[in-house]
Amino acid sequence: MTAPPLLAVEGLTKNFAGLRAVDGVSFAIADGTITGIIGPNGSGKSTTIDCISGFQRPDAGRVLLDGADITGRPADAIARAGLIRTFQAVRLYDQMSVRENLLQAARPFQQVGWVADFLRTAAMRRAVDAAEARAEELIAMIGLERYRDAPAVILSYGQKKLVALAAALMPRPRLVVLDEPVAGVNPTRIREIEEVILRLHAAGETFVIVEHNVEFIMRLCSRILVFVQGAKTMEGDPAAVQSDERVLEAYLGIRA
Ligand SMILES: Nc1ncnc2c1ncn2[C@@H]1O[C@H](COP(=O)(O)OP(=O)(O)OP(=O)(O)O)[C@@H](O)[C@H]1O
Repeated sequence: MTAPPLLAVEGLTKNFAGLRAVDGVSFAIADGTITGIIGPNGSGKSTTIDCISGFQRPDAGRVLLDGADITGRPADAIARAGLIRTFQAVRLYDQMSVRENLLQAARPFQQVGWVADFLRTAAMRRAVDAAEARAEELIAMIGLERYRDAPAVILSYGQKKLVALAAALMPRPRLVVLDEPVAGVNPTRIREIEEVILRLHAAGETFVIVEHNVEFIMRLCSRILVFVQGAKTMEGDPAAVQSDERVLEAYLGIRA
């Protein structure tokens, strides 16, 4: 028997007051891959990842994580099941240090309960020690050792994006969904974010990346899904996507 894909999306559909934002979208994500989702504004990319990560309830279709049905479950339950997503707008605590932001991100996943927390039991200390070690490891991976104890407010936008990425990885998720990780980031920093994602990928992480920066997606992803008007118009490797007439016409507005 072959193992199920890490993520399977089947016939996902979402309507908003008569508008079909996502129209029967299906795809599978294999463990250890980096998959890109591109498409013009309003093509349903965000709504799709909202439905997958529990921030919207789909009207139809199924989402399976490692074979388990997570369709319509709340976002925190899906995160605990191993699927974590980041947001276009960076969500950090400005006055907390980089390290504290990472530790804060791990807290909802430290399943030792409030009694253990209150009594400072051995289980709690182990969970805290593990989070501290993970935070140090991730700070090194994103190359922000110098800013470890600096408040997040002083970081550049690109550095904040890196911290948000590290925060998503604190609980060691099975799958990380990145929503526009390089939007508004300067080109040098884009390369840095790219290298960090590749480093994390080499360490075994699986990524789905929604992004308007097509070059970034082409460089990073082995597989790309192209959305047009709520539907997945095509799926393929970067070479296939780049040369597909439908993509050039519908997405880039170019007639081949
Ligand atoms: N909460 C909502 N209420 C009503 N309509 C919505 C809502 N969210 C999204 N839509 C509509 O659903 C469609 C798909 O939007 P979505 O944000 O998923 O597209 P997108 O591909 O992520 O776009 P962008 O690249 O601009 O972020 C759009 O027509 C949008 O206006």
